[in-house]
Amino acid sequence: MEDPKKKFPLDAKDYKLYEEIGEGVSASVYRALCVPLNETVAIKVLDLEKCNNDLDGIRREVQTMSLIEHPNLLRAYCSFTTGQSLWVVTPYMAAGSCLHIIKSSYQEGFEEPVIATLLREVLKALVYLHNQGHIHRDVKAGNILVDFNGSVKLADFGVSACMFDTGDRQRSRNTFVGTPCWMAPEVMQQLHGYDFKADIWSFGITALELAHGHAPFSKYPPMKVLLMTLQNAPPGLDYERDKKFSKSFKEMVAACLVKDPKKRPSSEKLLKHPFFKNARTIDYLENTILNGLFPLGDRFRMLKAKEAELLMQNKELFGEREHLSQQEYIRGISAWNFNLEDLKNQAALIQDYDEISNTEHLNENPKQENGLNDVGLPTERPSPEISDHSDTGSHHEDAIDEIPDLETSLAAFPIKPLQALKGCFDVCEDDENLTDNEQQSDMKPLIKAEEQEAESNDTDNSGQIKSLPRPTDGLRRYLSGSLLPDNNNNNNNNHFSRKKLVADFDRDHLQSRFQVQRNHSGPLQCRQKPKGNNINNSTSGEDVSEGAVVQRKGRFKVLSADHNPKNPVSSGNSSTNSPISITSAASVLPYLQTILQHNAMQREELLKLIKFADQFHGNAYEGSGTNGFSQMHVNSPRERELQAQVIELQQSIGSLVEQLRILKTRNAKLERSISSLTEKDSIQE
Ligand SMILES: Nc1ncnc2c1ncn2[C@@H]1O[C@H](COP(=O)(O)OP(=O)(O)OP(=O)(O)O)[C@@H](O)[C@H]1O
Repeated sequence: MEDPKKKFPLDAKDYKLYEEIGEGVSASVYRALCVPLNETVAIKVLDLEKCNNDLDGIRREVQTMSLIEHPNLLRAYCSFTTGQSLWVVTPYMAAGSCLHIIKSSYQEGFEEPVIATLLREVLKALVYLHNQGHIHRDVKAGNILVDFNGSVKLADFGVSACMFDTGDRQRSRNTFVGTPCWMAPEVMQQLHGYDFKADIWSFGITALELAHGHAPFSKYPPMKVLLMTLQNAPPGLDYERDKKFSKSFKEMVAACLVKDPKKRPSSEKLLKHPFFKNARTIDYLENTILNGLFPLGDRFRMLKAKEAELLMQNKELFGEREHLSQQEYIRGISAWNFNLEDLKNQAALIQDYDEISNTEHLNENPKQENGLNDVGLPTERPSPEISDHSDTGSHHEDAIDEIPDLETSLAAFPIKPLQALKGCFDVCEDDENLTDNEQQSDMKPLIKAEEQEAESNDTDNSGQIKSLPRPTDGLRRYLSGSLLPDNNNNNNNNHFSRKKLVADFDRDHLQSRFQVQRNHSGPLQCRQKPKGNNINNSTSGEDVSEGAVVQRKGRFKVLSADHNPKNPVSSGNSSTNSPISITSAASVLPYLQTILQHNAMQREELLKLIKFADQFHGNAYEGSGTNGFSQMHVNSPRERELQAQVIELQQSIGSLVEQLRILKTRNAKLERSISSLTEKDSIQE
């Protein structure tokens, strides 16, 4: 039992640092000895240089950590600065995080009683946090720490938020934080903000992570994770694949993973779920999963070495470019640091437009035609019922055919998350002389590489790529999560980050003026000052996209959704607001343009077809007289068939033209607001 009266010294000299035991996005963690107290502790060392502008966020994390008093929450004994680092002294949790335990010894996941025991402890922490008005916002196996005696603590308050905060802090609840695989749909959507229930979703995902050894969608790149979370049925335990798990476990997971947050239970209610009756005392953990584990430092070193080795192999085998793409997978998505190369890989994994136009759309259910369900969330396929898990949920959670197509996604996807991601796209103007073709050709080999990879991973072809050692399945999952130092500072990535992204050229053009330096900070809310920026207001430099950037989580910028794009002068300094709206509107344009172009092309194709059909029948076809088709005299069944087809085509032209009209109107509106905002902006300048 920790003694709260114990005074931990505030001088680095009083601590002896031993081996590194963990690495997060923003910090390295070491085992250490507090010499005067002769107590082993863990010290999280944050480089303040890297987080130079987010002392607030750091202060908040440390404050939260020192104020909490619960056996299942990792508290901070003390914190102090030394040199350019901040040291946060916490209890040493000898077994490390559940993620580390999984990676080193339980790649296929834990047994149910272990999961129940771990989750019950985490849930007790959540009940406490929620009662105190906090949302944790980053519940995942990597943040569940276990001690040698089996005691469990939830860690990492870097992105926690307080429900009772006001002003800026309160606004941050309408932001985009967390780690995408574990992130609740309402957090991704940023439509109506979110509350404690976001933690319940992450808790459900964590349950799956503990059960399978990896979180659902963990092998996909960020953009795809977002699309899949929003569009697919919620993941769950599968009737077939997860036979070994009890009905109550499946029900508990299903209760957490409901897209409508209102329908999720509170943490208090969830704790009463029959599943937790399977939980044992913490000694059980000691006697099962902790038995025979290597010391934490050794495990950490081994995993790091393994990851480095795998990266080296891939570098040799696939060359630098492919290596970077592999690295994205290996690094997993818990340590995202955005660079353009990653983005290209993500883009390559999303079906291209032509493919999409040829595919059947997902919305077969007429009630879901608009892609939104009754709570404004994108439609989901039938939720995995416990009795019928065979064809939904986790069984297909990783299947490539579950990937929603971009067109449907864009229709169903509120634009904000896309913009939030787009807001992170670190593209500068240095290479603006590159032609579109050059840029596209730059992207193609990557698309190819990814296609090959997808093939090799998802089929049984025994081609060359398949036979090479790759971080597929178990290995890839096994290695998800960052154990390696981030590579974003290397020249190679900087080179890539200077290239413009083809699809974003419009937005980039407008955004470039407000471009900020890339920030590698993570959950500790590191912000950076805009350098060489035209904007005088020190906080406005970050406000380059949909909302004010209030935080960066790895590769994500956190954007305040309270910023109303429809009302660019709604609050505060208007010089802050206008650039946001300009960029936000501009970021929609490329999509609209693509859709418009596509519609125009389709229309042309259809007209050609009609003409062809008409000539085939020897009928004179006069431009506007397409209706004549339905009145034509029809002789043979073949003619009737053709006529039916033509009528169908006419109807689709009609609806395409209508869509085109709507899009044009929207486009015109957007253009108007852009130009008025541009004017406003230039007046202000
Ligand atoms: N007190 C501790 N005892 C043992 N291991 C720890 C402790 N604190 C952290 N670790 C290890 O260090 C890793 C990184 O720590 P932490 O999550 O606090 O850093 P972070 O930068 O906030 O990471 P992220 O944002 O990726 O979760 C943890 O996943 C865990 O494995």
